[in-house]
Amino acid sequence: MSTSHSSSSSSPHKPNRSTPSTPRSHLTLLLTLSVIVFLFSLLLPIAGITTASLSLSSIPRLAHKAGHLSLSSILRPSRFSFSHSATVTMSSPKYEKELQIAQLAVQRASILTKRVFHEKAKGTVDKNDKSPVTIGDFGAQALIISALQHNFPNDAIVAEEESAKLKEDANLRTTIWDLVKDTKLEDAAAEALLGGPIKDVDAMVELIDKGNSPGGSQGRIWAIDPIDGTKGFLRGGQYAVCLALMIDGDVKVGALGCPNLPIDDSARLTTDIGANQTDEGHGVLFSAVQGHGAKSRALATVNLDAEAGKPISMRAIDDLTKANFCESVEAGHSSHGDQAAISQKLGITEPSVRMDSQAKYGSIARGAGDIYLRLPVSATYQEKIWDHAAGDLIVRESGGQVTDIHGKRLDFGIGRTLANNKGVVAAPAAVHGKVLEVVQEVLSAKL
Ligand SMILES: Nc1ncnc2c1ncn2[C@@H]1O[C@H](COP(=O)(O)OS(=O)(=O)O)[C@@H](OP(=O)(O)O)[C@H]1O
Ligand SMILES: [Mg+2]
Repeated sequence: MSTSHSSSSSSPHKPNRSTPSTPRSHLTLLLTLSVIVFLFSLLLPIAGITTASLSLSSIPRLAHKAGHLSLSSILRPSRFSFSHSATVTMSSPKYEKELQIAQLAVQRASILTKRVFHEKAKGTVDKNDKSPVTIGDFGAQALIISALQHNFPNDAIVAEEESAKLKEDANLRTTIWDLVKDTKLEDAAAEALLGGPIKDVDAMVELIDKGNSPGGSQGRIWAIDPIDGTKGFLRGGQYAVCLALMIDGDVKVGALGCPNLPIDDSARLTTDIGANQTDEGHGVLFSAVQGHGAKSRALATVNLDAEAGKPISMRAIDDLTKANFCESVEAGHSSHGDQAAISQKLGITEPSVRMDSQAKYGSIARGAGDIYLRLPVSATYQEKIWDHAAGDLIVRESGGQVTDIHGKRLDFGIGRTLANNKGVVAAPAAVHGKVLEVVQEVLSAKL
């Protein structure tokens, strides 16, 4: 567990000045991989895979299936460490339509969640009343699935909610329908792109159940978390509307709506970010396409201005003691104790920033924070793909690396959960190896 990890990753969007020139052993590995790529390109037509869908991230899966390479050895960043986006060919598809629809769908669903907060959650007398979350979850999921079904009717969908509860509760159904039926983007053309309003309440319930795909490693699958960070949502803190497209188990497009994050990319995270942040100047939409970088823009209620997205990148850190790290608010979701021990061993002096949801991924991707640690508290809990897919791509496309505590890339191709992974370690590629080394030291000392 205590292997030393030197990292040499870089992003095409932001040259990594803090990393020394690539060691010879890495060059040898890269050459070996080029040969593997070539060999696979010969096999692809046989396997029915198009060249456009080939990326380095698919190599481990293909190689694993072919039984030629050990998945863990090829994924271990200590030996094979580079940014995902840096390795994707220039011709990797841009998924323009998918990106546009994903962003508009997330924007529309975010409008609904904000309405729910202001109309149903704010000032809730009983803090244990979870009904605003339920209303927002179902409503946002229905709106996103409606947009996906209109544009990509053959795609599968993995979404967090299923409609059983709605079917037996007429009042809840009506409350949600009242919100859903008149939540629209203000721009008629954008609204038309999403297919306009849902026909009626029955169609809404039916749409919610379209998110029941078992997931897997084949074909086009969208992952939706309509409100990630439910506790953050209720307190007016951080939550995210999350959508990602996976093709053959590999995340290609990600969009994250974070209604309560500051719009300003240069604002460093502060420890009050998890508390009420619902005032003006908040609301960000992060997006990424594999091989084409990550962007942020203000979360709007209209259409997308093609030029408006600003490329984002992680902060270059040459001194880990000056880094800051973020973690879940909920101690039940990640081990605050282990994370504090790791932070201390790394010499980090700033206090941890606690915030809910995938807003953590977005925040480190744009350099507002640096490191996201999610160390397991339970031996049996399996992370859900919708809690990580969009954020994983956005961080990797910003010059970061995302692995589990064993140094394995998150595997989105085995179903609705990340059953092959434990925990999350996300950091700028240049320091990820060092962070992982300390994570493993701290965890192995507990055994
Ligand atoms: N035991 C356990 N371990 C790890 N993760 C868990 C666990 N239980 C739940 N969850 C999932 O955590 C999602 C929220 O993510 P965060 O922890 O980042 O935010 S939060 O601070 O808890 O709000 C949360 O997503 P939402 O339910 O959408 O809020 C859950 O899917
Ligand atoms: Mg979630």
